[in-house]
Order: sequence, then structure tokens, then C-alpha cells
Amino acid sequence: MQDRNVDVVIIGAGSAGLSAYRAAKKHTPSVILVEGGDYGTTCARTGCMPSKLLIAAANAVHDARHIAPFGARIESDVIIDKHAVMQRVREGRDAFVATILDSIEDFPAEDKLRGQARFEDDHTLAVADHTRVRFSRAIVATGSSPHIPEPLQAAGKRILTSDTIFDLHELPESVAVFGPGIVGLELGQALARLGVRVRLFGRSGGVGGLQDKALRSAAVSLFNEEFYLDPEAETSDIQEDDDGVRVTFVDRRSGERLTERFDYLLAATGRRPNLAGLGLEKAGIETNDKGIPLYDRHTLQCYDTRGGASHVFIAGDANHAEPLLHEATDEGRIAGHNAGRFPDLRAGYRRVSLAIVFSEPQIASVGLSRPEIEKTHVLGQDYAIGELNYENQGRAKVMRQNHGWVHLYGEYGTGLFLGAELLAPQAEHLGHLLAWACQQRMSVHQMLNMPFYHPTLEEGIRTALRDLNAKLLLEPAMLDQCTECGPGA
Ligand SMILES: Cc1cc2nc3c(=O)[nH]c(=O)nc-3n(C[C@H](O)[C@H](O)[C@H](O)COP(=O)(O)OP(=O)(O)OC[C@H]3O[C@@H](n4cnc5c(N)ncnc54)[C@H](O)[C@@H]3O)c2cc1C
Ligand SMILES: NC(=O)c1ccc[n+]([C@@H]2O[C@H](COP(=O)([O-])OP(=O)(O)OC[C@H]3O[C@@H](n4cnc5c(N)ncnc54)[C@H](O)[C@@H]3O)[C@@H](O)[C@H]2O)c1
Repeated sequence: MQDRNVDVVIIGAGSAGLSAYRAAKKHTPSVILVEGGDYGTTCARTGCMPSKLLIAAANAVHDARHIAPFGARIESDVIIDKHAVMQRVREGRDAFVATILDSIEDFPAEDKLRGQARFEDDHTLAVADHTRVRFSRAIVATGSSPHIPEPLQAAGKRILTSDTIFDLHELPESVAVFGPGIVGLELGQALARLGVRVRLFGRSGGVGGLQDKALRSAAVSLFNEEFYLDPEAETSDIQEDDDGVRVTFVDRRSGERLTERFDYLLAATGRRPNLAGLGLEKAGIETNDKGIPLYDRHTLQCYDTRGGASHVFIAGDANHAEPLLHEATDEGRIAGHNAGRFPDLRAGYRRVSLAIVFSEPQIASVGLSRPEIEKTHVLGQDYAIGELNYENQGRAKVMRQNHGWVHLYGEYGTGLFLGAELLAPQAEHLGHLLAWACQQRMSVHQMLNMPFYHPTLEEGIRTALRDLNAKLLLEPAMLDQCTECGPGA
């Protein structure tokens, strides 16, 4: 065993760890970054980027197949080259990974260690069986991994997860997707659009992380127009066979019990932080009943088992709070600065919550969700919901993307915009607009004073804001379609 002494050790060279490394180095040259797997980050290797590459291919195919209403046609069908689609995904992914490998290459060699890390005590970390690091402060940035519930494990070698699906050399013929959360919805729809026979099974009614029940049921209807999605499926008898996996389920439409064979089962059933085997108990870190460290959201500092503040910090998916890329890099930066300047801690800047699902229609969640608001607010007394259905919205109709809803939440009395949930065309852009307004703590009235161009999807947001303004009793209700807004606003 080699011995090293260091001010700050960072466990995990993912997005959070890399951001933490850069921040910690501003305070001390004595920083070691430990990586137990491959460099390149989950986002670039198996997460954000390969999934968006697959979705882009799927949407291109979908658009090509739906040009007839615009007065154009493709004489024969669109031919999907199952090999070429996956090759583009892998090559695109590898290019994104390469940019990260290049940046890590530039870090001094003495700052990098390879191998799985585990705490031996509160100031010692063993890395594989080759190095013992004595550290003053540590940052846990170990990320998360797909969780495969026990019944699904019967699919054996026919199980895919987001860790393995992008390595396929060919699109499969059929996939049973379990979990209509964010991963399952994005990948399930993309596969279906690429001609794969997909059935998407859920367990508890959730779809794409939507919290607003009205939007959830709209989503189930909309997505079922394209592919089979049962958010409360009754499935049983999952069995691997010679060339696939068999799944028995109750058909949501006919009520019949069916058994179907699929090439693969995609387990999109959530992710768990990579904390097992890390020896957090040896580091004296207090954890909750799920084994996740208790920590302060503003400083990212963990609590120790005596109820005091620890010299260990936690950032990114490892803390299971907001498992998104921009949150991982923000948290890494805050943890890195605080570990670097420890014990002089600062509360880091936390942005308003924003999450986007790249389905079609897209889903965006901004600020406070409806269940969060309802912890303190009663609908109709303390808060109201401004609504818009995109079915008749002018620009959405022009583009034939007129599906989905916007729900905007505002507070009585203050007129403050609290948050929003959207199942809407191009919600990635609308969601950003709303997140910026929310972070600026704008009132509904202030938002309505902003410019809205015609004809745009943003005009749909204005109509929902007007509805909200009226419900908050700040303005009279619109009697008619807003005529001064232009047609279809
Ligand atoms: C399919 C998919 C699509 C996604 N799409 C999006 C998206 O569009 N937008 C978005 O914002 N987010 C998206 N995400 C989420 C996003 O990828 C993650 O939130 C983010 O990558 C987390 O970064 P991290 O640094 O916490 O973890 P990671 O990047 O996973 O880094 C953790 C690192 O720690 C290492 N490690 C673990 N344990 C140890 C140990 N004991 N010792 C040493 N090293 C260890 C791991 O090998 C890994 O390299 C997606 C995720 C998935 C799965
Ligand atoms: N666009 C994005 O930003 C993006 C994309 C993908 C992933 N992510 C991140 O990754 C995280 C993990 O995503 P995820 O989709 O794996 O998890 P998730 O928690 O969003 O969804 C998991 C789903 O699986 C269901 N489920 C659990 N066990 C099941 C079972 N036995 N049978 C059927 N369904 C079951 C759950 O009810 C839930 O609906 C997300 O929270 C998100 O933060 C983000």
C-alpha cells in the first residue's frame, strides 16, 4: 500500500466530482480525485447525451412519417437502418466522452487515483488495494446506478438498463419497458418511434415524473396514442427463455391476461445512490433509514453520528435529492469550495428547481410542485391554477403540435408565481422562461408585462397567466378569446 496525505479527497470523477475538483483547487493545491470506474461521467457515457442522441433519431423518423398533413409525402416508407441508428448514438456519445477525457488528461497526474474507494476511518480512505489516503476533508460524489427490483431480475441476461442499452449494435425488435418515469418514458417513446414494439409498464401511476394528477392522466392518454403505456400495470411471470423474455400482463384496454415475448426487458425502475461498500459508518456519517447521509442542502456538509457537522461533504446523485446534471455540477462546486476553505463554510447559491423530460410532448417542472404547494396552501383559498390547453393554441396548431397542457401556480394576495408543470410542445424552452421568472420572484402581473411575440408557443403561457391573474382576483376574467392578442393566442 502506498500512503498519501491530502487536504481534500474527492470520491467519484463524474460531473459533481469534476466540478468539486476545480472548486477545491482554488483553495488548496492538495486535492486528489479518485475514480473507481471509467472516466467520462454518467451524463456523457450512459445518461443525458446518448439518450438525447437516440431521441433525436426517433423524432426525425416520426416527423418524416407525419408529413402528409402538410401536403407532402414520402413515396415509400421511411426505412430505419437498425445498425446505423445505434452506430450514430455510440459515435456521438464517444465524442462527448472524449471531450471529458481530454479535460481530465490535463489534471496533474499526482491529483488522480484510479480504484474503488472506501472509508477505513474518519480521516482515511483506502483506494482499491494499492493506496491509503489520509485526508483532512472528503467529498462523496459517487453518483447513482440503475436499480433493478427483484421480480425483474428473472429476465436474466435479457435485462437492459440505461447503462447497457446504448452499447447495443442494433435496435431490437421488441422491448418491455418497466418504469414509466423519466428514463422509461424518454427511451420507451424513442424506441417505439424507431419501430421497436414497446410496452411500457408502471406500478404506481406515475408518468414522466409529473406531479399534477390532471396532467398525469392527460399524459397517459396522449402517449397511449403512440405506444402502449400502463402506469398501473399488473404484470407477472417474467421469464427469460432461449431468445428473449416472456412477460404476462393484464391488457389495460381489454382486461385480458396476455403473455408476450420481447427481445429485452428495459429496467427503468429508478436509480439508487452508489453508497454501498463505501463504509460511511466508518467515517462517522449519520444516515437516514435508506442509508443516505444527512446533510445541509446549502453547504453540502454531512452531519456526523454525534449530531455535529462533519468534515465530509456530499454532492450530485449520491445524495439522491435532485439527480440532474445542473444540480450535480452546482452541488459539486459548492462542496468543492467549502471543502477547500473548511472550516470557513458558505451557503452556496441554489437555483429554482427546473426539470425537463425530452418526450413529445415534453414535460417541464418549474419551482414548487403542486404537492409541495399543498403542504401549506389550499387550492382556491391560498393558491390558484392558471391553465391552458394547447389543443387550440395558434402556433401549436400551425406546427401540428397542438397537444398538452400548462398549469401555472400563483399565490393569492401576493400574486406571486410559485411554479408550473407543463406537458406541452417544446416545454424545454417554455420551462426555462418560467424558471427564470420564478427565480426572479416575479408576480403574475409582472410576467404579463413582459413582451410576447405573435405567433409563438409563449403566447399560450400568456393565456395561462391571464387565467391565473383572473383566478387570483387581480384582473377580471377573460370573457372571450383574447382578441387583442392575435389569432390563436
Ligand atoms: C438515461 C439517463 C438520462 C439522463 N438525462 C439527463 C438529462 O437529459 N438532463 C439532466 O440534467 N440529467 C440527466 N440525467 C441525470 C444525470 O446524468 C445525472 O444527474 C448526473 O450525471 C449525475 O452526476 P454525478 O457526478 O452525481 O454522478 P456520475 O457522473 O455517475 O459520477 C459518479 C462517479 O463516481 C464513481 N464512483 C462510484 N463509487 C465510487 C467509489 N466507491 N470509488 C471511486 N469512484 C466511485 C463512478 O464510477 C462515477 O464515475 C440522466 C440520467 C440517465 C441515467
Ligand atoms: N431528462 C432528464 O433530465 C432525465 C432523463 C433521465 C433521467 N434523469 C434522472 O434520472 C433519475 C432516474 O430516472 P428513472 O426514470 O430511472 O427513475 P424515476 O424514479 O423517475 O422513475 C422510476 C419509475 O419506475 C417505476 N417503478 C419502480 N419499480 C417498478 C416496477 N417493479 N415495475 C414497474 N414500474 C416500476 C416507478 O413507479 C417510477 O415511475 C430521474 O429522477 C432524473 O433525475 C433525468
